[in-house]
Amino acid sequence: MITLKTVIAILKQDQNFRDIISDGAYFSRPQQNLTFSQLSYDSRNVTDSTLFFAKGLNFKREFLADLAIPFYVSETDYEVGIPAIIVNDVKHAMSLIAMAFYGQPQDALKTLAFTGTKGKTTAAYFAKNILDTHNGGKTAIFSTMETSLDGKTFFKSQLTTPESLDLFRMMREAVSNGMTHLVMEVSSQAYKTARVYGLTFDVGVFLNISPDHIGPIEHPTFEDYFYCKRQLLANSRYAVVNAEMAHFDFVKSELTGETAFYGTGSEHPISNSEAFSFSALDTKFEIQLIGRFNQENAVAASLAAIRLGASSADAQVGVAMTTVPGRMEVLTQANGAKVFVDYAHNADSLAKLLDVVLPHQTGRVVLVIGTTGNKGESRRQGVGELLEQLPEIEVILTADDPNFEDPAEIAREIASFITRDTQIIVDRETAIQTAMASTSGAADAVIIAGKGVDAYQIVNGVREPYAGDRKIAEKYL
Ligand SMILES: CC(=O)N[C@H]1[C@@H](OP(=O)(O)OP(=O)(O)OC[C@H]2O[C@@H](n3ccc(=O)[nH]c3=O)[C@H](O)[C@@H]2O)O[C@H](CO)[C@@H](O)[C@@H]1O[C@H](C)C(=O)N[C@@H](C)C(=O)N[C@H](CCC(=O)O)C(=O)O
Ligand SMILES: Nc1ncnc2c1ncn2[C@@H]1O[C@H](COP(=O)(O)OP(=O)(O)OP(=O)(O)O)[C@@H](O)[C@H]1O
Repeated sequence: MITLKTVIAILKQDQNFRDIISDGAYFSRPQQNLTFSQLSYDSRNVTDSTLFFAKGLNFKREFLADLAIPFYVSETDYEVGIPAIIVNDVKHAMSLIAMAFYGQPQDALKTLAFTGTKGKTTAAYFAKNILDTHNGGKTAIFSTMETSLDGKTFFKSQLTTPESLDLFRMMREAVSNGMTHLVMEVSSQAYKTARVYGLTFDVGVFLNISPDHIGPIEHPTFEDYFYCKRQLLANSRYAVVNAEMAHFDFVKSELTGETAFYGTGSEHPISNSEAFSFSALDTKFEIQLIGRFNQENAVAASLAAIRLGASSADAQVGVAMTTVPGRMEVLTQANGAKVFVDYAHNADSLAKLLDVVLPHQTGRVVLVIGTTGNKGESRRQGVGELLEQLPEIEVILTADDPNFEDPAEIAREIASFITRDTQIIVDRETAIQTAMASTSGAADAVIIAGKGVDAYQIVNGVREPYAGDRKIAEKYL
């Protein structure tokens, strides 16, 4: 519940309020006493006591017409006969009003947020397991892959970082379920679209940065992407930062609060790095996820969780137990060849994945990969240029969420950066089957990069069912 009076007070305090318009008349303060019992940004989900937010690129006036709602908040006066609260920034309004409506749920949780181009989901899973070890399973998680509000049952997420109304509603539900900690991923897009506006995290972790998510619906430039990501550090009480990341000196120069650094050259380096173990934080860790970058993710998660009350021993247990569906999973074919299923879908993560696989697999190595349509367009060049430098890899280009674009055209664009022959097999299952049929022994490998266990392909704006790379690989072992 929230009253109209409180809504207006919140907006005024944030210098976001412009005016109230009712029946063509302008007001600077509420004319009646009204209580809202629901907040919504979707006209298909309203009641007669909903405070509605008209927002978004695809919002249309017709969504409002004929709605039986008492008020809407908007940057535009749609002149539909419904009283309007006009603001300068509707997403700022949404976030602060949601926070108040749900009773500031963040104050009842220890909050930990990860950002970075790569590793957010993996680090979030490490952190959840460490914190669960510490608090007996009372850690909620909001990740790209799945969400849990009770620490043990999971449902698929729609976005990496939920829209603010959903975020604070889910936080409240997590608190009601007895959760004491929340681990979440915060995307650059979340800052760009003010999904976490006004929220201060107890710990914010910056894992790494490389060019990605640049395109018409994401960020216009790398500068914008990088700036949005850095907002997490500006909005956290305690920061954890990778000293090995690109632009580290600059990121460091901006920090004003308490910070822990990790990685080479910092107070928390990683040493004795082996495939399944490493040392850091005066602790010897066992780890199931191979690749040094996963050891970085584990150290970042440990430092953050320790700040929130966990012990080094909790970190040791949590790291050792962590696997992440679709990330660095290794299967073995009947002929002994290895099949690596990983979520790498840009040049940086693909380079890291190949760095881990190539030294061990000295035979035929076949890579199945595609890049997304209408999103992250720069990945095509990045992936193509990387593969041009690795002539020992056979490349099969396939579909990966082509959306409204033609997947064969995307594949041809990637191939245009590679001078040797590549195969294009648009149907992802056929591509995987073909790659797996071409191996003959234990030195060979198939690397399936991009979708992990995602059980959909985005085609023409719709999530079409897809079994997931791991399930398909299991079928052809
Ligand atoms: C650019 C962007 O962030 N867009 C997101 C944003 O869209 P939007 O606010 O512009 O809203 P919209 O989808 O255009 O629709 C307009 C509004 O009309 C409303 N509506 C619609 C129909 C109707 O009948 N009545 C009605 O009221 C909708 O509820 C909506 O509020 O808010 C929507 C939810 O309210 C999101 O679904 C949408 O994500 C799009 C689909 C998306 O792909 N986002 C990506 C880029 C994204 O955010 N990714 C990051 C992860 C990046 C990473 O991997 O690091 C993320 O955090 O997930
Ligand atoms: N620290 C890291 N540095 C570089 N690459 C990484 C790192 N951690 C994971 N990766 C690679 O990136 C892939 C995606 O990892 P993960 O899902 O944890 O990242 P994410 O930041 O959540 O990704 P996305 O934004 O694409 O959802 C992994 O499968 C792996 O190949």
